Amino acid sequence: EFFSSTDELRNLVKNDQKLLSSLKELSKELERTNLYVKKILNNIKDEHILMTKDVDSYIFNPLNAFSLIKRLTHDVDSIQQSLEFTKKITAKLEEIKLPESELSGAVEGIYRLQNAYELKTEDFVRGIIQNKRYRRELLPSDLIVLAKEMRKFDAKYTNDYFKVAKELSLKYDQHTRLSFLEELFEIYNSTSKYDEAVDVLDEILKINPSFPKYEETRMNIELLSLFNNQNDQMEAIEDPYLLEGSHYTNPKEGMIYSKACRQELKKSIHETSQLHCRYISKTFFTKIAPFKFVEANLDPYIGIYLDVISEKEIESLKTLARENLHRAEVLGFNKTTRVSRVRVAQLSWPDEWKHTIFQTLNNRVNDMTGLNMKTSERWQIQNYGIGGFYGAHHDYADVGQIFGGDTGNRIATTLLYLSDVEKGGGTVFPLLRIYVPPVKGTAVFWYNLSSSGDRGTLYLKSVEFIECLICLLILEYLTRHAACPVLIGSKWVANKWIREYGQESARPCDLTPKLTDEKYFLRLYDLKDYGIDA
Ligand SMILES: O=C(O)CCC(=O)C(=O)O
Ligand SMILES: [Fe+2]
Repeated sequence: EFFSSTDELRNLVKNDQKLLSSLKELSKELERTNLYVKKILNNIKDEHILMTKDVDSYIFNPLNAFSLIKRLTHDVDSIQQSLEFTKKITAKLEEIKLPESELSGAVEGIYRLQNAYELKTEDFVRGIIQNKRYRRELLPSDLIVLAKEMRKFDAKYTNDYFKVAKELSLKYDQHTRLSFLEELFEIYNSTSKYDEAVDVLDEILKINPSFPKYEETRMNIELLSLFNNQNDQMEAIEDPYLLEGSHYTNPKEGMIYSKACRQELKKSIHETSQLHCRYISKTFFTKIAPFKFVEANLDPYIGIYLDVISEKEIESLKTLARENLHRAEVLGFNKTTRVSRVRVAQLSWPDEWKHTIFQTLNNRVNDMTGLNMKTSERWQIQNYGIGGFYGAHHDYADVGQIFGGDTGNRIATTLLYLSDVEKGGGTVFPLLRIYVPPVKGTAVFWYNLSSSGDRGTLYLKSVEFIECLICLLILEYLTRHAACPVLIGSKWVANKWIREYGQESARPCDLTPKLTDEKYFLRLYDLKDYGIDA
């Protein structure tokens, strides 16, 4: 799979090179074959006319009989053979051809980006992204493919793409424009968009007044459009992969998430005034070289460590990850995992004994947090794809979910950024109004479980709690977070999940129970509070 990792996409450059050279070869070969076929055709044509003038006297002459037989043996054979070459070239094309799901994945990525960052189609197709021009505009023929694929995801964008394609086609020569308009006409006609179809038909007529059955088609269409209301409904999605996952993030959360990704959700001055920057050292060694630390939230506790990993270490991690990048999955119930539309990335969990860097980084996280790394999970290294993202989720195992390892739930997360991202790709905690920019070398750290709890929190989804041996650690629902779609660039991150067991002295239980009530959770998704009119 390529669309789900920008790093994997780089491998397609050589396929594109192969496509180019195959096409050059094919075009030359077709010219040669064409000349050859024409030559044979002319010979055969002359002989054939001669033969049909008087069949008997032609056939009874042994030279003519020979010529007839030769045409139907040798000539047919050599035409077939000359086509064999072109077959060989087309077989090469088969090798580089990607499955349809790649196109679908790429277009869904574009859909996600337009949605999350409110990118206008007119600007986007002209290569303008957030006021900067990145490339020349797409060709109308590309736009048609994009628009057709977009029907799986969004009706409005689909219409936008067709409209823009029609505008842009004005700049092309008549022949190109005509074939484009004919295709557009077919699409509108077959999807019952009759008003649009008639408009296109009128344009076609301006270029080619003898467009077949114009008047008749037009009348039919006008009749049909009387009986059909224009519907902007999306094409029905049947692909189970596309259906699955849309409910992973609930729609309200999705709206808050997008707003957070656009950096439009800010904490109040009152809240930010409680947050501090400082030097931090949790182990003896780091007393002389403490970490720079920025608080992002007090309860649940979230903070950002600056400059925690070097360029060289980052390169080692990427190299190790590349050995086994594969599509990321999400956790289902009962230890099951599955590919999901809400997580478009590829990742790798290298064995930690394979390289000393992992122990070095484990020690570093221990220096940063004071937490015991013995029960932690392996480093997970991740690269995002086209519009790559990870929808709102929590890192802890929910009731009914289990992580392997028998070391308890994920008490904390350390998320390291291994790259800068030109646009997009931040990490957001929508309910806490936090946007963390992806800055190479920094790390976000947070506790997924609170240090004290009470069964009072059972209000949340009625059973969202887990018991641990020492105390009741409550799932911190507010740590729901998401990776925003990557707009421009390649985003690499590394996750270190720290488990509950072994942290008893590093993070003792708090004696004041943390209480929340039902109303509190209901209020979390009140869209008005986030400045969204429902
Ligand atoms: O990449 C990010 O910004 C967040 C990743 C994340 O939340 C995860 O992998 O669990
Ligand atoms: Fe996460």
